[in-house]
Amino acid sequence: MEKVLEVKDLHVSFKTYGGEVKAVRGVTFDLHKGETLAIVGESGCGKSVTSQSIMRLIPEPPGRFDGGSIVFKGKDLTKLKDSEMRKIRGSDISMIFQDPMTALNPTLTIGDQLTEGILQHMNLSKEQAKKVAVQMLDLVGIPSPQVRLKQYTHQFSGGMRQRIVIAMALVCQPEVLIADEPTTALDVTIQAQILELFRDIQKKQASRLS
Ligand SMILES: Nc1ncnc2c1ncn2[C@@H]1O[C@H](COP(=O)(O)OP(=O)(O)OP(=O)(O)O)[C@@H](O)[C@H]1O
Repeated sequence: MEKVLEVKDLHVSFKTYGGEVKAVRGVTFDLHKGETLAIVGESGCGKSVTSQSIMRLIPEPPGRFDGGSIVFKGKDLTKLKDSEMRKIRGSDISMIFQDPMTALNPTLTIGDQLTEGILQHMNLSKEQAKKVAVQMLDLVGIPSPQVRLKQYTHQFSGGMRQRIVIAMALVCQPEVLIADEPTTALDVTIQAQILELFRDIQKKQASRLS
């Protein structure tokens, strides 16, 4: 299988009042097309910092990239200009965070939030973007997507909000989806449903790619 992402000897540190924190020390892994890679480890071992480094979301300062490479389809992301990285974020590599509430805007309808991403990265009309948004809500198992598109975040349950965040992350069909503890904020039954949804979507995407 084709290698999509190659992280080699990644080092990231933070300057704090208590001194320098070496958050990531020499992380190396490869991700191939269609593959699921789970990074596990105790709290504070650097999982989030690793994922945020791939998206180049570490604020510098206090963060600092201390070395290594993050190669996505032949391009070293650590060397890209901010403007080039902005194009990759969301369209080629997407990320889902722990808490769906922080990822969603309470003042916009779900439809507006979904179509915003579509219009930014894909060359589509507003009408076409709306159609894609409906398809995405359907894919993540939101019933009556046409109606739900017009509603606001507070009208959805926690599990449904995370489904919407997943839809937003997948809307531009990214090559890599990074999920940083996407079920932590949810109760156990909903956690299982969301993990099942990931498996389901991956199967569908795999058949699309093959
Ligand atoms: N902005 C920051 N400033 C200072 N130190 C930080 C910052 N962000 C992360 N760190 C430190 O980097 C280390 C790795 O943190 P990280 O959040 O990646 O851990 P984690 O493995 O994701 O933990 P958890 O499972 O609890 O989310 C920790 O020691 C943390 O305190």
